[in-house]
Amino acid sequence: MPQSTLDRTPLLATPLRASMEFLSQMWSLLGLLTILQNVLPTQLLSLLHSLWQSLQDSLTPYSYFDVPEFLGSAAVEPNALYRHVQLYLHRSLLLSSPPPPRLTLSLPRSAASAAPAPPPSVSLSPNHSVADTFNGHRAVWTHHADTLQDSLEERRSFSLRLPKRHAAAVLPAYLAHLAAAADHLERSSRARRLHTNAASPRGAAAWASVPFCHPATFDTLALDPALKARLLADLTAFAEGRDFYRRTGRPWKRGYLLHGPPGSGKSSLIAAMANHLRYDVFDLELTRVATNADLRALLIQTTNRSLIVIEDIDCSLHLTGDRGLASERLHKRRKLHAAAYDDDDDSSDSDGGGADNHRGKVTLSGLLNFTDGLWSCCGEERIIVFTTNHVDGIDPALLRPGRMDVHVRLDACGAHAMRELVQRYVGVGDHEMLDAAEDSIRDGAEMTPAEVGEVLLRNRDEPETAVTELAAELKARRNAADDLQWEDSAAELSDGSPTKKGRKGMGWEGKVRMLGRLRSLTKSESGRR
Ligand SMILES: Nc1ncnc2c1ncn2[C@@H]1O[C@H](COP(=O)(O)OP(=O)(O)OP(=O)(O)O)[C@@H](O)[C@H]1O
Repeated sequence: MPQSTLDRTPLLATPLRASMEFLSQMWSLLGLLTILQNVLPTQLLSLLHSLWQSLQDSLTPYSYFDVPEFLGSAAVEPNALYRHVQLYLHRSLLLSSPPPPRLTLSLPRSAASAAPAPPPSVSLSPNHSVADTFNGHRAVWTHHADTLQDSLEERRSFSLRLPKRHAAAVLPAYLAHLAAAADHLERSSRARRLHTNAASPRGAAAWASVPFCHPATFDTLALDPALKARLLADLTAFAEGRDFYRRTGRPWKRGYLLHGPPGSGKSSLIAAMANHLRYDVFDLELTRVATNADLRALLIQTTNRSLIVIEDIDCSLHLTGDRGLASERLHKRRKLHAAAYDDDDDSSDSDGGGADNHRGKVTLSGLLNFTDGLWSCCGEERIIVFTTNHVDGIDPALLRPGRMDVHVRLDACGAHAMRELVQRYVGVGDHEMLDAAEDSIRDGAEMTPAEVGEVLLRNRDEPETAVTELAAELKARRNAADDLQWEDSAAELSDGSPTKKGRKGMGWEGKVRMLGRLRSLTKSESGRR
């Protein structure tokens, strides 16, 4: 037993003694450094420091890249790359398993009060590192936070460590990969807003906004599958088209014209487009904009990645059009409704007459200047959407090729869209009444998606009734359409005037009925002669 005691003493004493010796040597070195610091001139010290740094740099097998949060000597300009790294690390930190030992979780108060509150964001804690692998190379990110001397201010930065031998080859591709991932994350996580121009004719033109949370998506939208696929492909190509637009020297924007009867889904499609692209929506009420200057002020306040929507473009009263048909139309309308225009009304004063008198009002050229003139290049990634119920009422200047890139006609519900709505609203996929409803649509019955939705909504607890009622309504409309066509055809036959509607779309039952009625009409005509 004593042997073991004796044996144990040197075992314990040796490392202790070694540590003590090491500490005392370090202490002496520190003392020497302090003395040198006081004795040596500052210039010599900084020279020694940089020599030491260079020696370290030449010996280390790594290259280091600093990414400060702010740029410039005053450090006031935000560094976009810092934001990219933050977002990129956020994503990779969430995916990494096991996660780094220390992370910072945060949820701003404004976000916490939203319903539902978003999940807290995760970031790398200051002075901690996380490793990433790219194309087989190991990259290590460290988050630095240094408090400035004599100040509470904190300077934050990331540093990236890459193997020195591969750094030059890896860095550009790695930064591009990082920017793309950050961009994707930003798109999918950012809270979006719906803006509208405030009604202040005399005040400065400004937008007011609320959170945008419209539930319509391309999944909930009942559309012809070919149209849906075309729209999705076009929107995706647009959103991913930064390089294309740069290469071709075109402003990164696109114009959509949506036209169709009320309830055909124009507003729903706009919401679905905004949700698909994760864009903000700027709903521009033109009748509230006093002048072209105000219009320009509003439009330059719109942000990138946004949909700028002007609904019912044909009804925007002051969009008087200083070219083409629009001014003519307004002039005619004014003549027709002369009594309705008060002479003292300043809209009447400044608009009446012709192109030169539109100064001080919003004109078509004022709008076009932003959609495809010089101002079109301010900002990036914007889609301008015009809607109308009457495409014929739109100034041809707006329809010229290259102006509105995509024209979308939304119409009465097709058979496919009707079935989709029925499935979604009442969960019925197969039913003889649905076949009958489909026949009626093929034979010319017209109901907008809003009308179909209305029938289904009021019977949503009774699917059988919903489908029967829908089929009956469509049949009634088909018969009404047949009657209308019969009247047209009869009129054509009796006075020879061509009718608007042809026989296209008339059901076989209708055709039989119409033939019978035409025969009796011809008989009575010949009897009279
Ligand atoms: N394609 C569709 N798929 C699903 N629901 C639709 C569709 N189109 C319209 N709806 C429904 O009809 C309602 C009205 O449609 P929406 O407001 O989009 O029509 P609109 O063409 O913009 O009408 P308006 O010209 O009167 O503004 C929507 O709330 C939506 O529920």
